[in-house]
Amino acid sequence: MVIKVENLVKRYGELIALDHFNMELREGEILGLLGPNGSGKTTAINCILSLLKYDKGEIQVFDKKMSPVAYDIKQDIGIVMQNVAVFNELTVYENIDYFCSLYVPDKKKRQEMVEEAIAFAGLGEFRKFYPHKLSGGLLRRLNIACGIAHKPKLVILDEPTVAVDPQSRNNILEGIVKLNKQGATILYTSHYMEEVDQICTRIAIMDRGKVISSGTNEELKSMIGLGEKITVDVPGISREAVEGIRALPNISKVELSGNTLVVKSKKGRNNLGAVLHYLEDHNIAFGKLYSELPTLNDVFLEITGKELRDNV
Ligand SMILES: Nc1ncnc2c1ncn2[C@@H]1O[C@H](COP(=O)(O)OP(=O)(O)OP(=O)(O)O)[C@@H](O)[C@H]1O
Repeated sequence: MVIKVENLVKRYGELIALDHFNMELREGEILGLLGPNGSGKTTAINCILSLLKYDKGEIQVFDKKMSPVAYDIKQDIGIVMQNVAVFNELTVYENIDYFCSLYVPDKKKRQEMVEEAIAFAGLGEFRKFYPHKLSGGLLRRLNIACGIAHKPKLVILDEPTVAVDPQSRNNILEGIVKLNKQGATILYTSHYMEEVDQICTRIAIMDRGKVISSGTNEELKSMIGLGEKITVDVPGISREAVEGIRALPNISKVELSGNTLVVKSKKGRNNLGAVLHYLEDHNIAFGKLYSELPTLNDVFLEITGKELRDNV
């Protein structure tokens, strides 16, 4: 076990930011902590790192009790916080070298590590740039390079892709997977379900200060009853026809909004075929028709009754 958190409670005055938060991160995983803004992700990370005092709970990292002075544990952790924290007076190379020097005193060894981090973050052509000359996405990449240059066993990234351009976002996501393949265990927080879906080996969904469900992508999606969501453009469809589709076997919900009909089906085969046949058999003209499998948003919606997207 790399991180084990049990019954963590953190209050800010009257506000309960973490309400018996439990989490386990196993060696070799990329664990995605997915939750809307304000659900407590950053607070959880700050508590895990002993940067924040908490009211109750147990936190172990690498099977040892975490504390503000547990430098042996901290040595093996790389942190990439939400806010970019680099020195404006230092170049890209100097910044990475500085952060790496906190862990690796040997200059020659460090030189290699800094070069690797620069290559990893795709910052080669910017090595002599000062931070204020970098775009937002490149700054984030520098922030990550500073956090991982010393090759920590555990890398914690708090929403590293917020407000970055698509190219940097891809670079960051691919980089995280690469780090993991090289042996690092990753804790990754995000409110972007697509990212978590894409890169995480396991996902813990958070809401209001606690983990409400966790598992692999497939486990979470198979926990809910939704089989697929079929969307079809049906200009001028009659009320009878909508009712007819609603009465088809295996259909759980039908909603007509303007010309668009959304049909939610339970798990089962050929739901799309059944809807299609109904439209054809009843001579109902239709346009675009497509089917989607459940997303993590559907999981969140089923458990909490609200959209993950609404909170973003
Ligand atoms: N220093 C603080 N003082 C008072 N309340 C705080 C403080 N920091 C966070 N909070 C509150 O605690 C709750 C959890 O915040 P936190 O930042 O941990 O959530 P989050 O999931 O990381 O969201 P975000 O992605 O917006 O940072 C929120 O309601 C937030 O307003």
